[in-house]
Amino acid sequence: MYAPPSPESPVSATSSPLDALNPAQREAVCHAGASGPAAPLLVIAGAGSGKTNTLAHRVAHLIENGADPARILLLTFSRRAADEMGRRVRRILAQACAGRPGLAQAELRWSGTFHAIGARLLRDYAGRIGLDPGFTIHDREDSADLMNLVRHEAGLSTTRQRFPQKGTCLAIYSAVVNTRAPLAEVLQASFPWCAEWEDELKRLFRAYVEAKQAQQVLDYDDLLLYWAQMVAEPALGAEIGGLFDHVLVDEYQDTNHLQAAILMAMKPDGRGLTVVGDDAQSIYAFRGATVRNILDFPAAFDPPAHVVTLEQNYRSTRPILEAANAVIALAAERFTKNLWSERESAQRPRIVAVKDDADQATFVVDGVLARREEGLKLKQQAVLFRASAHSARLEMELTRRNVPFVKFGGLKFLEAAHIKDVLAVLRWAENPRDRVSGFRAIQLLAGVGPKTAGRVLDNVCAAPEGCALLAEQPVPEAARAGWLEFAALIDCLAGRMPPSESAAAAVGAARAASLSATPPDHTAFDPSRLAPLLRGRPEGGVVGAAQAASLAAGPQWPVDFELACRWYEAQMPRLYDDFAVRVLDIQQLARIAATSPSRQRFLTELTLDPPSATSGEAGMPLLDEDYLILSTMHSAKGQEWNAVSVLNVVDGCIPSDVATRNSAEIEEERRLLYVAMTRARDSLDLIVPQRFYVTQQAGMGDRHVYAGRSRFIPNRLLGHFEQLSWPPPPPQLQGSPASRQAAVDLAAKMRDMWR
Ligand SMILES: Nc1ncnc2c1ncn2[C@@H]1O[C@H](COP(=O)(O)OP(=O)(O)OP(=O)(O)O)[C@@H](O)[C@H]1O
Repeated sequence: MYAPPSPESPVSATSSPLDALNPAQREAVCHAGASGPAAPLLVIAGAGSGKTNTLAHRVAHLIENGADPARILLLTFSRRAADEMGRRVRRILAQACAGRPGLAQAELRWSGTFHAIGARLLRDYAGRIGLDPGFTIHDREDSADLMNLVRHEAGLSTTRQRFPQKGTCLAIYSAVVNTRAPLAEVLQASFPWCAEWEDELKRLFRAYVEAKQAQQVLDYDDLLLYWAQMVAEPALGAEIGGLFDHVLVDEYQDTNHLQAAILMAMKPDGRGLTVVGDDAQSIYAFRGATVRNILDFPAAFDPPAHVVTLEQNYRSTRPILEAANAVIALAAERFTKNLWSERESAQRPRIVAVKDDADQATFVVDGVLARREEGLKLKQQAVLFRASAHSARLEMELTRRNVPFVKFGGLKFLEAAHIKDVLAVLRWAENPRDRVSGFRAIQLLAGVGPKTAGRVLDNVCAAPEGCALLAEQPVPEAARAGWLEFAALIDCLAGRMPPSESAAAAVGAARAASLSATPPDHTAFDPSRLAPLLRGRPEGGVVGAAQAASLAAGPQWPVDFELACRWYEAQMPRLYDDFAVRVLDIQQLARIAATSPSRQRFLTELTLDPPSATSGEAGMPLLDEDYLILSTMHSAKGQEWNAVSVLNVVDGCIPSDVATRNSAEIEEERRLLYVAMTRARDSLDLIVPQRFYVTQQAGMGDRHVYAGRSRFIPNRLLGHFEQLSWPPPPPQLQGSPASRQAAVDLAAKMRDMWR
């Protein structure tokens, strides 16, 4: 089997890292200015053409040639991509700068997603732009909850005709912010059924913005919006732009108007700016990304940006690449690229017709196991699908046959109710004005409902800062003991009360009865444990002895996290029947927490880039184990595997029946299929079930339709594929090659009748 020289593979000490690059890659890496930072550079990189590799080499090359790593800003699509880039840069530097160990250790201090970097800059500059540096960040669900609260307060939830739901309101708001288009235009283009509500929506959005400001919370969109507005002030723009000599952006095709505006404001003449992307892989227009950013980049500068195009694909075999090229060639508009591969293979990608979902699952698992028998690890294989629900049947089959798997892009860890509960407690302690978090946290207590929660929050917000006197809040008598315990916890986490005092208060208040109802061992929260916990845990905890010594001044991260967990675990048996399983997730969260330096960093990073993997019933395999990858097409972006199977390549799934309203949406679906196909190195199966179960029905419901192959693979492209049916038809029905030919001829005759 062909093994492409990997940038991760060891390289000889005498060679230069540049030797491993092709001429176009080298041109992109070495692009430089005569003096000072180089003129703007656009790298148009086809799928598998080494975009990530080239960007990593460029960063390393800049550092090797004197750029200060602390003055390089690297913006990636995910934190995983940023980490990967950092590793590659260090490897390349280690080779290039063998005699200069300082350089080889270079740390990129400013590397991450737009949202993460935005959050950091906003905290740094908070004082200058009238923002509280302790702001909390709402994820999409929190934002929808707040939108709902505001919608309710504005009397819009009781309108005679049905006003748009909270999720729709948030989607409209987000589209307006990210596309910078007027509300009327966004409604007309994407939400025509809501157009009649324009005035009410405007009122709602104003109230939503005011609520966020009063509560000192920012949502995802605000991180970009505030950043864009901050750098739009010429003095601040120049100052913040001046922090960086080089700004490099990966996956530029998936950036939106705001992101482009941020870059232009920080680097108006484009000097030091490098953007890399592939218009054919633009798949986030539904979140406001615009492929125009990449198409219009060169002309945004005078003289125009230098453009380098990478056309050699190192990933896929020639037949796979040719099939993918044929699919994208039918796209309406794109930069022309002539992607080619040197990797010969006799094996064309396959289109596999199966009867239904069940056969699809069996076929895929058979194939996965057969390839594993041949020596291909599970990790080198992936199954991709358009929507997370499409893999349900496959997950059952994998579980039944004991094949470990990890799923990306499904239900996010953070969306699980119990994880949101713990985070709400921490967030509320961090920012008492954050109503959404407070509302959720307070109602975790037995006997406390929305009314009490609302009253407490009103009092907390009205009280001068630091004088909320939580313990004295009016709660129902039956809930008082639990409330005092909770208030002590929050005060302690918020650093409002020395730990010993809060522990004592809690101990004094807690009734033994309320604790005896909960299971023994670690799930019971005994507030008297606050104090010992602060001195260090007897066994197995995240608190070390050295840490324990410095705890006299108050709980430190992640000890306060552990306090919150212990309190929460004691509530869990009452809140969830399946609490035993959910406790495992809390422990997983604790492991993530232990890697963060502070509560604020933990909350910020987790909100901005949550772990996206959830495991199926097979259980989360240990990381050093072998496991199959299941992923939505969106989450497969930037990845590659030796063998890829794509599920449900039928109309209704790809293109998805929820994304066929206009040609722009359909084009995006086409690019999505292209992204999925170009993830494969050696083997690619596109599976076409003839009977396809319709979405939006309960569990394993039986409603189905007879589906057709995806419109993105019309008959004229079939020559690029091998076609097979599975299971193979019985021998008597197969016919000889000659008789199959006759059938084709007959079909042609039928068509000719109408010529
Ligand atoms: N000059 C090169 N020589 C050999 N292999 C290379 C070279 N450049 C990149 N590769 C290999 O090509 C593959 C694709 O590289 P990379 O992941 O950087 O591509 P990409 O452009 O980011 O892909 P995509 O946009 O499709 O996600 C990787 O396996 C990489 O090791």
